[in-house]
Amino acid sequence: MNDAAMKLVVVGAAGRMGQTLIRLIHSIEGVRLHAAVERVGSPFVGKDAGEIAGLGPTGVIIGDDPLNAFLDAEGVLDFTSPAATVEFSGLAAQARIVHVIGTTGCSADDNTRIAAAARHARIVKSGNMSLGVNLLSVLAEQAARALDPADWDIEILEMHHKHKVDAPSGTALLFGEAAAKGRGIDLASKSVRVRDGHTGAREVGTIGFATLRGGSVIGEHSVLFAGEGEIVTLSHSAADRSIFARGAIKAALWARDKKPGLYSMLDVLGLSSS
Ligand SMILES: NC(=O)C1=CN([C@@H]2O[C@H](COP(=O)(O)OP(=O)(O)OC[C@H]3O[C@@H](n4cnc5c(N)ncnc54)[C@H](OP(=O)(O)O)[C@@H]3O)[C@@H](O)[C@H]2O)C=CC1
Ligand SMILES: O=C(O)C1=N[C@H](C(=O)O)C[C@H](O)C1
Repeated sequence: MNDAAMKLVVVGAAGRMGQTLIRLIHSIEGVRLHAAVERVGSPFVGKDAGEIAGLGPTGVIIGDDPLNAFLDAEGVLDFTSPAATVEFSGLAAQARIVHVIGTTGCSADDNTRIAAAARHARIVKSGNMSLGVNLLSVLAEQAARALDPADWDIEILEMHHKHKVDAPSGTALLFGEAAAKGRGIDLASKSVRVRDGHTGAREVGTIGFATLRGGSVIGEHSVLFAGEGEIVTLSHSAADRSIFARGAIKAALWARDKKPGLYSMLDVLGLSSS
């Protein structure tokens, strides 16, 4: 065993992302699975995390006490739910460790509480941990800056599996924020998240969102710049959840020697412009 390897806790260990993370941690140098956590009362508590992830026994038994799991760890990988993530950020602050947050659907109040925890924890939070999406967000920002809002309408389309509980996706919102930044506008006041019935004509300068759900789709996103007689489309397809897990592990290793604070994947990937 490599003693210098970063000791990571996977919360939501039996979930779709939790299992993917456990398999990837097993195959990547420089990290090791320190503990695995599920909610109190989960049928997975007491089971071997490796068995649940399809690796065979690893000796790491899924527990339901996050603070105990965090105390001797160096980082937490968290793809759970907003309420759980807010709680974990407070515990990561107490333990003074790295908290990588992939959970989407957080409210403004959740984000305020996560930012407060980042006074003591090193938090990396992103609606999408993949290199491809983060690179594409930089391109979306550039395109939005270059294309006159009077002539080009921005629409963001996403499709995910039928189990997804939040909409628009974290990635769609990330693209929306990038496009809004490119245009120098505030996304919240310019976004159109629902259309139904007699909506009237499209308002100039707005950014529209459309959400599709079905089947087992891992994540499909398009940012459309619709002009008179032409459409420019930036798109990303996720074929495997390991792209998110690889990004999350990269983020944990990157944050290991950073000061407490709230960081994004653009910081991790060196793509941040401000
Ligand atoms: N940023 C990114 O790159 C990505 C983000 N995501 C996001 O990650 C989140 C999870 O996605 P996914 O893995 O598909 O969802 P799943 O529902 O498959 O997994 C979530 C897991 O977290 C567990 N959980 C919930 N609350 C707690 C708690 N308090 N303590 C411990 N465990 C808890 C759930 O248990 P139970 O079932 O008992 O509730 C479940 O096992 C979503 O918000 C999703 O949008 C997903 C992929 C990539
Ligand atoms: O819930 C998912 O599955 C995913 N969630 C993230 C999002 O909301 O964008 C990232 C990815 O698209 C998969």
